[in-house]
Amino acid sequence: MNTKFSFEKTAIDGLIKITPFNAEDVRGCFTKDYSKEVFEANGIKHDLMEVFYTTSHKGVIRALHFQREKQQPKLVRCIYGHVYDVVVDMRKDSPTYKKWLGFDLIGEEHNEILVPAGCAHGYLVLEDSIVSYKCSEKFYGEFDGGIKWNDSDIAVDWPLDKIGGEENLILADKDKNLPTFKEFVDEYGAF
Ligand SMILES: Cc1cn([C@H]2C[C@H](O)[C@@H](COP(=O)(O)OP(=O)(O)O[C@H]3O[C@@H](C)C(=O)[C@@H](O)[C@H]3O)O2)c(=O)[nH]c1=O
Repeated sequence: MNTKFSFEKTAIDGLIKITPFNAEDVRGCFTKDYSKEVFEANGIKHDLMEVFYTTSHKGVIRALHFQREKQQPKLVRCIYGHVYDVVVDMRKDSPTYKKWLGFDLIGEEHNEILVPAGCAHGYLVLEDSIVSYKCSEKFYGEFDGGIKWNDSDIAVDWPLDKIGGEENLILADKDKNLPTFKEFVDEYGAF
C-alpha cells in the first residue's frame, strides 16, 4: 500500500504533525520522511542544514532543549522504538506562549513532527529508541540551551508510569542542571 505525505496543523503555530510517504510490500517498508518539493507544495519551507540521530535507552529523558539564538526548526521522527515527544512554545508573542503539546512518535508508525523555531523540545523514551533530526539551521554549541524537563510553570505531564516511575528515569548531568523556565526568561528573555 502506498500512502502520500499528509500534514496536520496543531494548536501551536508552525508545529506540524506529518505522516511521511510509506510503501509497504512483502519485503517490508519504504519510507520517505522529507521531500523539499512536497513540503513546499504544502506551504512548508524547510531547507536541510544538518541531520543527526540519537540512540537512547528506555527511561531516558532528553529535554527541554533549544538554541538560545539561531533556533533550529527540526523535523523529528522516532525511526525505531517509541518516544513521548514534547514541544513547548517559548515565543512571547505567540497566542500559545508557554503551552506544551505531547505526541507519541512510534517507529512502526513512521510519524514525525516539525518543531518550529522558538520552541523547546524534548522526549521521554518509552522503548529503546533511535530518533532522527533534520534541521534547517546548524548547531551552535555556544547557544545550546534549555529548561528543566519538570519545570513547574510549564508542567509537562510526562507519562512516567510507562517507564515504571520516576525512579527509573535516566538523565544526563547537563539536563539535571538546566535552569527553570523563569530563571531562563529572567536571564535571557523569551523568544
Ligand atoms: C545537538 C548536537 C550536539 N552535538 C554534540 C554536543 C555534545 O558533545 C554531544 C551530545 O549533545 P547533547 O547532549 O546536546 O545531545 P541531546 O541532549 O540529545 O540534544 C538534543 O536533544 C533534543 C531533545 C533536541 O531537540 C536536539 O536539538 C538536541 O538539543 O553532541 C553536536 O556536535 N551537534 C549537535 O547538533
